[in-house]
Amino acid sequence: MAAQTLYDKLWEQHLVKQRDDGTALIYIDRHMLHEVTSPQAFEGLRLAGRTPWRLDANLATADHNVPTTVAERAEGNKGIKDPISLIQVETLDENCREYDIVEFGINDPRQGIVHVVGPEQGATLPGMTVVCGDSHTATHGAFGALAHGIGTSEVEHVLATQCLLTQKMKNMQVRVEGELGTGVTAKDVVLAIISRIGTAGGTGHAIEFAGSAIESLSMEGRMTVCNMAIEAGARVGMIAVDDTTVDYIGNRPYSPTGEAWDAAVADWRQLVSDPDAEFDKVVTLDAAEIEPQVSWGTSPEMVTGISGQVPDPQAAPDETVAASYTRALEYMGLTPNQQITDIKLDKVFIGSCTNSRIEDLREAAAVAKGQKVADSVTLAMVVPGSGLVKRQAEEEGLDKIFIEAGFEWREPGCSMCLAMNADKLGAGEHCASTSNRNFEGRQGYGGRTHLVSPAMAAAAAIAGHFVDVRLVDVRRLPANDERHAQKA
Ligand SMILES: CC(C)[C@H](C(=O)O)[C@@H](O)C(=O)O
Ligand code: SF4
Repeated sequence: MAAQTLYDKLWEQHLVKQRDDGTALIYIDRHMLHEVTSPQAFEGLRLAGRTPWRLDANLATADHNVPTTVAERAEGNKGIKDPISLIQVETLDENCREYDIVEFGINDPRQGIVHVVGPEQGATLPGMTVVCGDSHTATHGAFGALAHGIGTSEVEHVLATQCLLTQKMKNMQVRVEGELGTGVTAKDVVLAIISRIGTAGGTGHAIEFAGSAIESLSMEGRMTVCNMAIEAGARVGMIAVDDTTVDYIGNRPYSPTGEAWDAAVADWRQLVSDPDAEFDKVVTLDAAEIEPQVSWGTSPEMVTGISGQVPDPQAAPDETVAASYTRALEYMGLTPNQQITDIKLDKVFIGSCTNSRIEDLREAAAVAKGQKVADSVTLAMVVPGSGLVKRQAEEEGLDKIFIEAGFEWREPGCSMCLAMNADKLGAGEHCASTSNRNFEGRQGYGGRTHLVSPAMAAAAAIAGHFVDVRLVDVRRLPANDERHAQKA
């Protein structure tokens, strides 16, 4: 048999029917749902007189519209002040009740951002096809799963048939080889990848991230990398299964047990690209060259290293790029050639499905410990990705470290990642954000987002401007090889 990539294997294992025109039907193992993209799908199902075809494949949670202050959350759904947000969350509750779908509602201790919740529950497993009406579903590919976002009409289709009409993508491999420096994290790796290949670099491809630097990442780090495949233009990001994957999955509520576990692990071990598999596109990065990254513009490819500068449109390679730089600098209120370390912050947001897992919070807390948020920063907030992440962080005392340093410690949700709930950026405000998108208005009308790692965000909160986290106090930062040990 011809050598296969990981994507080829996952595709083949789920293919129900391939048509001559290129379209294909694939079977879906896991369907995650949230309140934004599911209401019309359920409505369509109802109008067509259908019911969900395989109930236990579905798992729902409310995340985008939930408020994150303790006071608002104490009121349950009533704490949601925006009427449209409230309708969405209530509609999800009603649909899940009516159809008997498992939902982690607003104050369920397991509630959280859908892409944090799935893996945490063991609902995302290697070898699965995982879909959700959300573009960051690629996150789940970190487990050697085939995972991507779908539209609302496809949500309806998956509910009704457990299948998806789709087309096979091309294969792309992004290799990151060598060792990452202390203070350089998975977030810096993925931002560096996007800055190199651009936001269209992965268009039409399923990206497999590989190489020794990727293998050295924890599952949290791998999820951060796969999460932003979509910002690199690819709907799918994935990483081969190894011991790190298997160790993470053991003993989670939805993971198999006993003999089924042993059989599953044996199967999962096959979920790697064959050594001689061919990719349509291969890109290689040197890990040692990656420094902490900061986005300066209004697209996730407008990124540079912390020792760099805001670009000068006059030095752009062509007029189109020059025009996009000019427009971005105007919106961001930055000047050509300005040092990245001279950019001052008004707010700091540590959270989102990119960086709100326990390891992210540990990295931020390591920097914040014993320090104080700068007076010029009006709001620095830490928003755990799920109730379970929050609980674990509290057990480790991370909440106290943040609160003593002047950060707000919030309840789980998408929060200031996007302006769909009460947490918003004001016009003109600069925010160091651990999220994944920096489009105009993403965090609030006129808001200025700078994408960074959790450690860089914490360091910026304390300094009031961007600083090279490697110079803050290197002793505070966990070395890459210590991260696994810490997890245990
Ligand atoms: C609201 C949802 C459909 C959207 C997405 O698909 O990604 C959101 O999660 C985002 O990050 O922009
Ligand atoms: S945290 Fe942000 S990127 Fe992730 S699902 Fe929520 S809104 Fe989308």
